[in-house]
Amino acid sequence: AFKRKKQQRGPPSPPGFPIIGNLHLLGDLPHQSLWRLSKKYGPVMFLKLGRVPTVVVSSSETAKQALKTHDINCCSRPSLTGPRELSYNFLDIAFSPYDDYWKEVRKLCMQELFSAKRVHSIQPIKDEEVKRLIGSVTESASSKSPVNLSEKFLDLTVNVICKAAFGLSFHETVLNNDRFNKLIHEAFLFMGNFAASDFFPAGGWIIDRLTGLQGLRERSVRGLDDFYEQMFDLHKQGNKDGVEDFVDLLLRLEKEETVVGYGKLTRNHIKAILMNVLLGAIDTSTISMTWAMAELIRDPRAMKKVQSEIRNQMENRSVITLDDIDQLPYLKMVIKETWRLHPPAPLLVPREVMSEFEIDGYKIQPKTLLYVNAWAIGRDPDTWKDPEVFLPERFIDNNIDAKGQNFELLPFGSGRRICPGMYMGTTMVELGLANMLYQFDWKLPEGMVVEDIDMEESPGLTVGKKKELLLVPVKY
Ligand code: HEM
Repeated sequence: AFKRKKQQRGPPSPPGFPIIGNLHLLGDLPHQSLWRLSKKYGPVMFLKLGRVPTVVVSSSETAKQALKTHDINCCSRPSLTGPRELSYNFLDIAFSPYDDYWKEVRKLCMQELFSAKRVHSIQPIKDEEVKRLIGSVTESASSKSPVNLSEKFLDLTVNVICKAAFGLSFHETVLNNDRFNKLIHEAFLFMGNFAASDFFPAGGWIIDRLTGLQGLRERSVRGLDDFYEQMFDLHKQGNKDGVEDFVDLLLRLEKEETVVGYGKLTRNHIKAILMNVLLGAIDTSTISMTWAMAELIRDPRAMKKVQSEIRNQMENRSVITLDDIDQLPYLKMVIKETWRLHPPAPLLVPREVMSEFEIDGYKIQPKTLLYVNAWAIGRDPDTWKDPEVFLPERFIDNNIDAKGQNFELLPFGSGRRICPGMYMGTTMVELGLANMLYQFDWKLPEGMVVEDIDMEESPGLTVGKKKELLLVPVKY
C-alpha cells in the first residue's frame, strides 16, 4: 500500500512560491544549489521553475535509471529561448527534439566529423597547432613571465577545431580572435542562463529585456551568423587543396537538395550544425585543460608524477603521438579526476521527458524538464571516498571510465544523447596537457602561494574557472 501511495506522488520537493515556484533557489551556480538541495530532498527531486515542472537526479543510481533504463522516455530536448535563436529553431543536433531529423543528422555527423578516422586524419593539424603553442610558451619561459593558460588552451582548441571542421586557418581569416572568443563566451553564458521567458507564462520576455539578456542574445546570434556567412564566402572561392572539408560537405548536400529526416537540408540547418561544433567543442576542451593544470599546480606530488610518466615514455623524442598517450595511464587518471570534480557541463544538457516513467518508484510526467547533476554525482560520498580531495590514484582500483558506461562519472552524459565529440574532445585534452607537462615545469607567479589559487567557478551551461590561470613556465 505504501508503494502505491509513493507511486502516485511525484518526487520530494522543496516548498515554493506562487508564480516563481522554486526558481529563487537556483542562485548563480545552479549545479551547486541543486546539489545542496539534493542532500535534503534526495537523489530524485521535483522543482517547479516558474511554470516548468523539473526533475533533478543527483546520484549514479538514479542517473542510470534515467539515462539507461528509461533513456527512450526522456531523450528529447526542451525548447528553451536561448538555444532556439542560436540553433535557428532547433535545426542543430544538441537542441533538436528527438525525431527523424535528429537521428539522421547525428548519424551523418558521426560518420563525417566525429569518427575515429576523422580524428586521426586531423592529427597533423593538432601537431602543428601544438608546436605553435609550445613556441609561444617557450618565449614566456625565456623571459620568465607568466602565461595565461586559460587563454593559451582556448587558442589551441579554437585553431584546431576551426581548421579541422572548417578547413580554414584562423590566423588568416574571418574574425580576430578576441572578438571571436568573446562571442563564444557570450553564447554560452545565455545558453546556460535560466531565461525568464522560459519559465514565466506571459511577460517573461520583459524581464529578459530588463536584465539585458535579450540584448546579449541578439548581439551574439548576429555575430555568429556573420561568422558563418564569411566562412561560406571563403568556401565558395574554392578549396585550395581540393580536399572536401566538413563545410564543403554540408554545402554540397544543400546544393544537391539532400533530404535529411523531414526535409531538405538548408543554409540554416548548416549554420545550426556548425554552431554545435563551435560551441560544443571549444569551451569544453579548454575548460578541462585549465582545471587540470589548476589542480596539478595545487598538488606538486601529482604534478611531478604525471610529468615523470610522460618524460620516461618520451625519452627525448619531441612529438607526442596518440600512441604515446595510450602509454600514459596516470595522465588519463589525472584527466578523469579533473572531470569528476569539474565536469565541463555540470548539469549536462537538459532533457525533456516524452512519456511517463519512474525513477526510484516516483512517477515522472511527460513534458517534465530533466537535469542530471553530473557535478553532484562526482562528489557523492557514497561513491567517492573524500570526494573533495584531488586524488587521481583513486582510479587505480576501479574500472570507472568517462565514456558513459559508468554512471558515477558522466562528463559526456550517456545514452542516445551522449556527446558525439567524446573521442575528439578527449584526445584534444590529452594532447594539449601532455605537451604542456612534457615541455615545461610550472611555477606560481612571484609572491603567490598555492592557497592563493582561486578555484571559483563561472556560471553558464559550461562551467569554467572564473579567474584566468596564470603560471610561469620553465623550459624542461
Ligand atoms: C572535453 C570535451 C567535451 C565534453 C566534456 C563534452 C560534454 C558534452 C555533454 C555533457 C553533452 C550532453 C550529453 C547529454 O545530454 O547526455 C554533450 C553533447 C554534445 N556535444 Fe560534447 N563535449 C565535449 C566535446 C565535444 C566536441 C569536441 C564536440 C564536437 C566536435 C562536441 C559536440 C557535441 C554535440 C553536437 C552534442 C549534442 C548531442 C545530442 O544532443 O545528440 N562535444 N557534450
